[in-house]
Amino acid sequence: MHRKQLSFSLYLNYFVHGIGIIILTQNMLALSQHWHSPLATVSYVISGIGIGRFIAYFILGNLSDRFGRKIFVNLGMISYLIFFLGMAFVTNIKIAYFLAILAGIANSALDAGTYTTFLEMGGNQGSANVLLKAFISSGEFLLPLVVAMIEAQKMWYGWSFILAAIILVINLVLLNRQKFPPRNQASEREANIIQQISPIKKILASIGLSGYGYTSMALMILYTQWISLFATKTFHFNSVLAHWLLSLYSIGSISGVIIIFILLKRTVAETKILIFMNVGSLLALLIICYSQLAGLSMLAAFVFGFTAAGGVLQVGLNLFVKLYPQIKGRITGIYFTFGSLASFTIPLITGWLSQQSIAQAMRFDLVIGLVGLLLISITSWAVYTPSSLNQERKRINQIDQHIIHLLNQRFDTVKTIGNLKQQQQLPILDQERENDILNLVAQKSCHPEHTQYMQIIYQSIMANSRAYQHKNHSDKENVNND
Ligand SMILES: O=C(O)C(=O)C[C@]1(C(=O)O)C=C[C@@H](O)C=C1
Repeated sequence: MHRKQLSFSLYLNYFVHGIGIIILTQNMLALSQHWHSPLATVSYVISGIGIGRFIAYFILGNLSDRFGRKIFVNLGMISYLIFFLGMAFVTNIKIAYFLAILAGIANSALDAGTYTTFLEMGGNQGSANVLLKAFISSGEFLLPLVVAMIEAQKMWYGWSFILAAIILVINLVLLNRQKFPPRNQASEREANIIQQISPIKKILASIGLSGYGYTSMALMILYTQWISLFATKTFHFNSVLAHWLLSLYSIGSISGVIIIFILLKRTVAETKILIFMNVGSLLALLIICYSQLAGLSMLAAFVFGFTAAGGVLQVGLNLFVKLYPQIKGRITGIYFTFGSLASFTIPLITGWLSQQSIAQAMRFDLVIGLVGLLLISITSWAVYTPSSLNQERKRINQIDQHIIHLLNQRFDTVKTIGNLKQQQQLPILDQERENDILNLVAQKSCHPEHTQYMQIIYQSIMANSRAYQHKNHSDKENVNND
């Protein structure tokens, strides 16, 4: 298995998925003309995507546990391919609706095959799942530009669909050259940690996380749907500012993904990230809902994107799957079923609330945020296990992976320096440089009590660098003598 190549193909699919999410809304006018139907009909067709996702998640998640992930990633790609090609040409509304349902199924199949694969790749791949969100966002970001360009050139609207299809065909070839990791294996260490959680607490955490599948999705959908109207109608902000409240949310979202990715790589606990982010999003939302100061609202929009749309949904899923490592597909299916439930209930609930006032619809997001925080707090309490030997050793293993990787890079560099020194006829030992490095260690060390031990480690590293350089020199001389 080539991890990097497989990861690349899996990520690329989510770039296309990002396009898939908004391609119908972006082409609503062109489609309504092409279909000789009102916009409402196009909107009705779009709702098919939600139906497809809702029906398929649970079934496909379960099946991917049985039949392996690769089939479902392929199923997702091929379904999306049919959707893109079909939608570019279709004129019949019924077929269009069927294609939209197929897009929903494609989404579910991709999720069932991909999130699970990343968790099965070994290492700390939960962070990779968060990065998927960045690829979705980049697809969503790029497509409107492509559509605008196509419109400006007065070209056929279908080209944006064809473009997505071409990427998929290329990626189908690339992906099928890769082997997938074995599925549903749980390391002994992980299994030990899960065993420490009592059955009742496990059930509580499962309820909490299923609910969080709903609230984390609902929080984002409601904001993106209502923010612009709310800003203009309730606070009489101008339309440019209202537009900025959405753009800053997207920029915040991408920044959040990067930070959460780094935090997970550094093995910060999922529960800590979730609590912190949920408190942050609730505070930001409070400001957005009640402050009329434009600058403050803009800052809050960024913070809200960062904390609510920076990949917390994926972090919640990672935590859920950790509780049930033997049925990763089923858990992914359950979690996203709740998410898809949010995507068609929130427009209904807020539509109804907006009859009273748009402010009411927007402020309902505060209720969702509060419930989400409550669910995550209960979950964190339920899955909390006091630190144990096993757990701490797992952490050391992860830290060591980084150190080993960095030491490999350091020794490679030491070799290059050794060669340069030989060419320039310089001695291997450079005491001044070594003293500088030891001073740097003292300067950078965050805990003074660690410093003396770290300096001893560095003395040993540099002694071994010299030994390595000596060996390389004598190897070269031997080759020359032969
Ligand atoms: O910087 C150099 O000159 C090196 O060869 C590298 C290095 C090191 O490991 O950092 C190794 C030996 C020298 O005495 C000083 C430093």
